[in-house]
Amino acid sequence: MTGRDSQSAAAPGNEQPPGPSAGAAPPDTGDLDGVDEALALVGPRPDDGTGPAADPVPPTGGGPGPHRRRAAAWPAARARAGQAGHAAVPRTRRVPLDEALGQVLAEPLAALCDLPSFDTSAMDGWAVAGPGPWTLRGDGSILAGHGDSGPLPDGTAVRIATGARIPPETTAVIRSEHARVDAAAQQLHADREVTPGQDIRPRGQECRTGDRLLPALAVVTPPVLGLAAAAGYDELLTFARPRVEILVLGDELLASSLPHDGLIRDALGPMIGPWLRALGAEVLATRRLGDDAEALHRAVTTSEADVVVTTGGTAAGPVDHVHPVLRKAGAELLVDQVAVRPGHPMLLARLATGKYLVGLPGNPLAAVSGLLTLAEPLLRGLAGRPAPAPYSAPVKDEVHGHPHDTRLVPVVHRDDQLVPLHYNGPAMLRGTAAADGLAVVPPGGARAGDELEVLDLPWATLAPWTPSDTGRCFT
Ligand SMILES: Nc1nc2c(c(=O)[nH]1)N[C@H]1C(S)=C(S)[C@@H](COP(=O)(O)OP(=O)(O)OC[C@H]3O[C@@H](n4cnc5c(N)ncnc54)[C@H](O)[C@@H]3O)O[C@H]1N2
Ligand code: MOO
Repeated sequence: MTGRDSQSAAAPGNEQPPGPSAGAAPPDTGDLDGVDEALALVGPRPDDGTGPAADPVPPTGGGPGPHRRRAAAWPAARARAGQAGHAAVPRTRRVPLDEALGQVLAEPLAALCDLPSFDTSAMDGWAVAGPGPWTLRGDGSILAGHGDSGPLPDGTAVRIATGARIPPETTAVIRSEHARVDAAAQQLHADREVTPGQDIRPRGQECRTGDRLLPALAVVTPPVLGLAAAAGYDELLTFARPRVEILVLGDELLASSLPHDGLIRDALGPMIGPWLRALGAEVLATRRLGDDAEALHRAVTTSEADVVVTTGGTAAGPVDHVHPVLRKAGAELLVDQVAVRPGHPMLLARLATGKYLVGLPGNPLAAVSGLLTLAEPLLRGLAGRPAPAPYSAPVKDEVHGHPHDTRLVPVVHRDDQLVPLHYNGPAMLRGTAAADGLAVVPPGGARAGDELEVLDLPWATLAPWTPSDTGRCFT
């Protein structure tokens, strides 16, 4: 990013909520190498005129009156979206293990075999029968994967590998490092006392056939895949991923190259699909429809998806077609505006077909807000996934709030604290791109040290760098 770019990003917009963590950039300090500025950590900053006295954001929906009354409180909106998802009858599918990651089990995982399925050597060493010393059985080693090697007569020993079947009549396994071979006498001597059963994993130690290993609704994680395979599964019965179609609205959007002549790049087409996939959805398509009410009506009423997600067109501008199209399509509005900043024009509707539509506002961070407020709980419900327990963490710096509405503010976790990020204005993604979560700031704001609920971003644990990693170039 060039100095000029960062200055233009820093210009305080009149759509910002007031206060130190509002979307405007920090003042030009001149001595930054650009990285902290680009990552935009919010700290206390001098009064730049956007402080609490100025609240240029109208309360909700562009003004007081009917809009304000219509807006659902943020927690209520999330709850309603989750309920809508859970109300739908989930589709189940039997899928091969390598397609099941991240899905939810639609039935308990019951062991299809004993684990271990035979008495197994836990160590490389010697299988012995009875008290020593033992005469060496002269037929080589028993290796993992070998079949039945016949019983071990009392007073004999045979070499055995970790994971190999224990021969019948074996009383113990002695680790190689705990025994000596008398080659001349062809005998094995133990260096220490031998306890019956030592280093033998008995059949069924972990589970018996039919034991319930995991309940229905467990999320399929990599260890679940491993456990399922060990317990004999080739496929798992899971709730199908909800199918989503994304309709990107706006004649002003370019799919490539640089902005020109009032046209801008589509920031949501490339972002929403991958984000929804990270939330467990199957994305059927992302289509750009421009500002064409007819095309939108056709797309909404003929979509094969369980959930249609639109971007833009949720407000009341001359080409904002989402509400009129939903009316014409006979849809029922379940949530129409939410008392949250950014993103308050977001909506959730049930279509005449029983499928759902999530209308995300066009401003990019407002769309993220709609994604986390409505799409995430809806998809979670449709996929049969339980809600994660909410968690909170102390915020490092003061964060000004909206007088009436919840704010969602991009943050990074650092030293067990949440550090709010700049560039959090409705039209900006720069703060969110550096974030690992969004903090939920209640109406009225938060003081340094206050605990705030955090919505983790799905890739939070994958981030290869943190904003303290100032050694990297951020271009
Ligand atoms: N009179 C009022 N006007 C607006 C209000 C209001 O309360 N009263 N609310 C503002 C807020 S807040 C938002 S958010 C937007 C929501 O509007 P729409 O959902 O109808 O979105 P658009 O008008 O289509 O676009 C808004 C903004 O976002 C840009 N945009 C749209 N799509 C994309 C995209 N795919 N990639 C990048 N940028 C996109 C678009 O060009 C506009 O700048 O309404 C406000 N107006
Ligand atoms: O405040 Mo809007 O919902 O721009 O983002």
